[in-house]
Amino acid sequence: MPDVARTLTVDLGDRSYPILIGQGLLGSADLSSYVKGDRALIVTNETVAPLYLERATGSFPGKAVDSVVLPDGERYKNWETLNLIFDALLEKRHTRKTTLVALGGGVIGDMTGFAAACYQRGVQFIQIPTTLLSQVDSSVGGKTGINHPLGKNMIGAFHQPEVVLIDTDTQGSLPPRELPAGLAEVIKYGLIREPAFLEWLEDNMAALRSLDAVAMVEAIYRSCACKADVVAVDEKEGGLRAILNLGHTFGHAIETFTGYGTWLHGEAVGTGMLMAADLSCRLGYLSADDLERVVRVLQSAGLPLEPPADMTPEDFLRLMAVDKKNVDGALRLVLLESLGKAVVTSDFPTQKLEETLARFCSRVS
Ligand SMILES: NC(=O)c1ccc[n+]([C@@H]2O[C@H](COP(=O)([O-])OP(=O)(O)OC[C@H]3O[C@@H](n4cnc5c(N)ncnc54)[C@H](O)[C@@H]3O)[C@@H](O)[C@H]2O)c1
Ligand SMILES: O=C(O)C(=O)C[C@@H](O)[C@H](O)[C@H](O)COP(=O)(O)O
Ligand SMILES: [Zn+2]
Repeated sequence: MPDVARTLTVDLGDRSYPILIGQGLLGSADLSSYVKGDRALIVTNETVAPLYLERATGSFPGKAVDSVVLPDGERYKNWETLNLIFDALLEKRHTRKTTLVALGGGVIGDMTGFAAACYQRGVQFIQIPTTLLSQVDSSVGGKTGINHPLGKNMIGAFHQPEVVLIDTDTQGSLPPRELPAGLAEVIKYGLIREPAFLEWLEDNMAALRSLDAVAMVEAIYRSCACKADVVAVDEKEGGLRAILNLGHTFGHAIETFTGYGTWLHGEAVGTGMLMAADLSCRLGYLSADDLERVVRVLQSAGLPLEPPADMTPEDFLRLMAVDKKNVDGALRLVLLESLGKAVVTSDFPTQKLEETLARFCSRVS
């Protein structure tokens, strides 16, 4: 097994935390020093529990570890499921010294983090992400929350974890669509801020899709480093952090339209990034060649390039109107000034957005 372990820090002063990345870390890495009290509650779901719960418990020697197993799926990222975490904490008499441990993908991470932010007005939590998407994005940066039928991630809190443990071996059991979905958020970093990483991804996509260990740790490290840099500058999205939302205004509209069921978050973000790139091209920021590069890299990752066939421009506009980035009723989008440079702006003619929506909703070029 190649020794490809890497560590980096999310620099937030006295709330800084490490991200530990490598193969075979689950169960072998000792995380007990990150549990300040003597108890922890692992929050996971019915898919991940049989695969990794026992091993994860082994990462907390000397601690009393309980667990709660939630139903699996984005459609369960809601109040009812969140309450199951509070039920478990109260039934098992966990105090404010407890530590929650998120073991699973982004849905588990977002809900566990939000439960930790709320329980007894705030307890500690640890992220053990087990999907590529959660390893490169959702486990880092402290955005936590749940969905509302009228909008994605509409209820939540900023709450940072104590440590993030990424064991790349967990990717071996992922269903086929989950890897491309995670790659969408990886590609996002290249597009918004890291042109050299975008080139690296163009050269290494095949290695990533075959789960090559060295390439995978490099991609996760560079993704987490990019996100950590942005979060260190702007933890609560006062400005810069909004660039991490490239493709999400379109993507969240797709997820809400489809009822948080059929489209994966990463798939919706992939299509959303292409729509944002198309608009950037119509506004004269990106060249036709740049846009073609975006198409090719998303295609090479195995991502869908078109929104749901029954989604209309009006559906997009209605759902995008509730985006959290909007100010005074004006739609704010993350666009690409060039490949590797994002801009957050309301300053675009509505007609250009309508052209992009018409192109993607009518399936003509
Ligand atoms: N907080 C943030 O900054 C942030 C960033 C990006 C995405 N998100 C959120 O993350 C969620 C998407 O996360 P996701 O893509 O991880 O989806 P997910 O959590 O639904 O996980 C995908 C599927 O894979 C299963 N799974 C997880 N690990 C597995 C493993 N190792 N082997 C087999 N199956 C496994 C899950 O049970 C689930 O069925 C969305 O709700 C999105 O809004 C949050
Ligand atoms: O961390 C961030 O900031 C992001 O925007 C990362 C996104 O990939 C992620 O999907 C996030 O949950 C979206 O946040 P939201 O504020 O648009 O709900
Ligand atoms: Zn996302």
